[in-house]
Amino acid sequence: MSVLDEIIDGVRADLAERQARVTLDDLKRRAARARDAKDGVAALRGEGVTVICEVKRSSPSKGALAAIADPAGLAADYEAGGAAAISVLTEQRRFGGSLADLEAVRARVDVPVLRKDFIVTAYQLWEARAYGADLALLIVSALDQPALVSLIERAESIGLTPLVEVHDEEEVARAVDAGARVIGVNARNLKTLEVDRGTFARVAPRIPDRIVKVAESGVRGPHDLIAYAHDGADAVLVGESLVTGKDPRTAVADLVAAGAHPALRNGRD
Ligand SMILES: O=C(O)c1ccccc1NCC(=O)[C@H](O)[C@H](O)COP(=O)(O)O
Repeated sequence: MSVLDEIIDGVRADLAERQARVTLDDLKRRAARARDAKDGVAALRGEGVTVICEVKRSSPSKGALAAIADPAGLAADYEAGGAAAISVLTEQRRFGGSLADLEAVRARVDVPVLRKDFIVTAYQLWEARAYGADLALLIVSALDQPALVSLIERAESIGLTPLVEVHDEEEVARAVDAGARVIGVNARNLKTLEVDRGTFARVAPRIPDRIVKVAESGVRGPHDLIAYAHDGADAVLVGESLVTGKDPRTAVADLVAAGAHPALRNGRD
């Protein structure tokens, strides 16, 4: 069984437990009370390359990364550094996250918030909206095509911007056919967990210009952002290097400054 399959088995078990406690109607009522969702596309298509900063306690590839007792405080530091959006990993077993983290971050920051999880049902999209997310991750390799199409449509219909994650050219075609407006190319292979920063350069040329292109994983500092920018990234998603560094606010500010450099803005304005 692949790592992704193992993660999703755990996600389904936890989901069944939540569904037994909270009805879909309850979630919908809570979502109706949530602040209106912000436009994820507009936030990520800034001038230059925008930066999505992740709240990430642990991962299958690295184990424990950072305790993060105050996820909202970390998110506030990210925002102060210039983050365009905050990614909150809500998967519990392998990433140490929760919907409570999402809710706390939403309450503290103004920038859009992404629910980063392994979403396989519409119920999880309603959870994302109910706990204040503006964007939600959909991983192409975790979904068959009818499910991908249906979840993108459902996300859009309830105000969420889906960030549709791909790993190769075939998955780009599926994401485009399904109507994605934001596509993330993840450099982390979900079978081997190895990071290959060359994945974005290989895969991104297949993504039409109208679609926002996010380079996910493996950004250690401004040099990696600049390399992704030269390969056509509109945004980067950064986790590990921020949560393991000493000063996340300055680290984000350095990334944002690199992404705003006039040399990278040519052709984007
Ligand atoms: O991070 C992992 O080990 C991982 C394993 C299996 C599925 C997903 C995984 N990570 C989620 C992500 O995509 C990253 O958290 C995100 O792109 C940030 O990457 P990084 O900056 O390399 O932490």
